[in-house]
Amino acid sequence: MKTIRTEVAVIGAGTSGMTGYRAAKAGGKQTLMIEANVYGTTCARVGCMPSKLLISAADAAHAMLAAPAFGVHPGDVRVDSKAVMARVRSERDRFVGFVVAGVEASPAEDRILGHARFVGPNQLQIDEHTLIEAERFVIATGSSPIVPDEWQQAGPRVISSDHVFDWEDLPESVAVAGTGVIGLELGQALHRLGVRVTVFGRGGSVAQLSDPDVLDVARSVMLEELDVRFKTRLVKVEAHGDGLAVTSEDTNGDQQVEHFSYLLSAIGRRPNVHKLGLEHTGLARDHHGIPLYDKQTMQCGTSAIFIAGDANDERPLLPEAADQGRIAGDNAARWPEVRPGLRRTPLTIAFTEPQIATAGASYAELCITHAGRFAVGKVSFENQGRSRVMLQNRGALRVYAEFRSGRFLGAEMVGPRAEHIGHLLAWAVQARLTVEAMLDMPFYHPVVEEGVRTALRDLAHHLANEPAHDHPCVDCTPAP
Ligand SMILES: Cc1cc2nc3c(=O)[nH]c(=O)nc-3n(C[C@H](O)[C@H](O)[C@H](O)COP(=O)(O)OP(=O)(O)OC[C@H]3O[C@@H](n4cnc5c(N)ncnc54)[C@H](O)[C@@H]3O)c2cc1C
Ligand SMILES: NC(=O)c1ccc[n+]([C@@H]2O[C@H](COP(=O)([O-])OP(=O)(O)OC[C@H]3O[C@@H](n4cnc5c(N)ncnc54)[C@H](O)[C@@H]3O)[C@@H](O)[C@H]2O)c1
Repeated sequence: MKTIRTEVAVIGAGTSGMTGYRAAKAGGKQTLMIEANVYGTTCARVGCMPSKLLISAADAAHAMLAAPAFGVHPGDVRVDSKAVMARVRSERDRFVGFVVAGVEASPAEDRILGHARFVGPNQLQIDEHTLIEAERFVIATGSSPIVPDEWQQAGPRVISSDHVFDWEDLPESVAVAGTGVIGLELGQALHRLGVRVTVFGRGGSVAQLSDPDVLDVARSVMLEELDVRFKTRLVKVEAHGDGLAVTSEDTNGDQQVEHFSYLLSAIGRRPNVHKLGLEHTGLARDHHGIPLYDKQTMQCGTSAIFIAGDANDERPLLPEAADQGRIAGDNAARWPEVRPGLRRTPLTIAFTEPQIATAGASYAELCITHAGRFAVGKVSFENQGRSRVMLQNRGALRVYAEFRSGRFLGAEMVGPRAEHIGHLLAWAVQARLTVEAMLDMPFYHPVVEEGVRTALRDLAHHLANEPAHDHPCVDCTPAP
């Protein structure tokens, strides 16, 4: 076995690993990046980009179907599913190509292929071929989709999002397990492209929402279009002919057996920390096996090990992976003199239609940090002018601010243009604006943002009039 010595070893060449590698190099350290699989990142290969390509095709089909409501009749809509998947794959490959080119632009001697695991606090073994002795480490190993063993036993028709974007054609039907972001984004897109889709949610959750009022609206909006079975769990999945027999059970204990071409498991992703030999590092870990770390510096305890991106499961999103990787790599280079990096205001967007966004503190978080100390304003998009004009008048926005200071704290929304409104509101949180200052900002006409103004005016009214303990937060823990 070959032994290599380096100053910094970065485990994983995904988004967080690449930014970590670059930051450590920029800090003047000799740095190695180790990748177990292929270059190209989860985001470009099987995540953000191909999912949005599929969603864009679905939106095009949906726009045709929605056109007659405006008096526009496009004629028969035909989805050429092979052409849809060919575009998804070719554009995906183009994005992956750029990423791979970026990795390969780094010196070849800085890159090692193979699975890394700690065999000592300062030592990694790569497969069976190399030992790396390093002073500092960045764990940037990402996450993997969860597919329960009992489902997997039904064979290859049980899949995760990793498989969808390699399809050459669309299947007849798909059962989706999970009403999280992946389940709803992919479930809705496949449905709009003509696939028979049923989404099973064991509870009542919808994507990343925690506000009970917004959740209620989101559930009804999703149910208008999609076959979503909330509070229905899968009790049996068996191979059946070319597809699967899926048995589900609702809260009354009523069972139903249905047949689908595939079952897409979208019940969450697990950080890749289990085959890393972390027991040899001496790091304290939580009950999921993730090392305890500082959210400002990414440092694990006082060690020279840093953890970034999906691997720490804090905010498993692309912009976070990039930020955290940069902070981790920068501090690995500085160690032992680490310093806090830029952590931005939380922002999440689900690319469903209507879109779903959260900005700043979530309702559930405020129920803990600000119980009885925050006011809520709201707007429904049902009668919002521009939304009605576009026939996108579905959804609701709830906005939160602190009593006394009037500081804007966060928002949750399902509705039109949520990807843009989410940014606007996250920027307001990060700029520490008060609701009053936000209402002093320009609002054009007719725009969806006028709905935001309505919600902010409602919030200002509550801030001025609502007694401080009037918001009991009785329903802060929506069903999973
Ligand atoms: C379907 C889907 C859609 C998504 N859509 C969005 C979106 O629209 N917007 C958004 O912000 N986020 C989205 N995400 C999330 C986003 O893709 C991830 O948060 C992000 O890619 C995580 O980057 P990372 O660097 O932490 O992990 P990765 O990019 O997964 O990189 C980790 C790397 O580490 C390697 N590795 C693992 N273990 C080892 C080891 N022991 N040794 C060596 N190498 C190892 C892996 O092979 C991998 O290459 C989506 C995810 C999915 C699955
Ligand atoms: N637009 C985006 O930003 C985007 C898109 C896709 C994925 N992502 C990222 O990927 C992560 C993973 O997405 P996801 O949708 O897989 O996870 P998720 O955590 O968003 O949702 C998982 C869903 O599965 C349910 N669930 C959990 N265990 C279950 C079980 N045993 N049986 C049935 N249901 C179960 C949960 O209640 C939840 O509804 C997200 O948290 C997000 O960070 C982001």
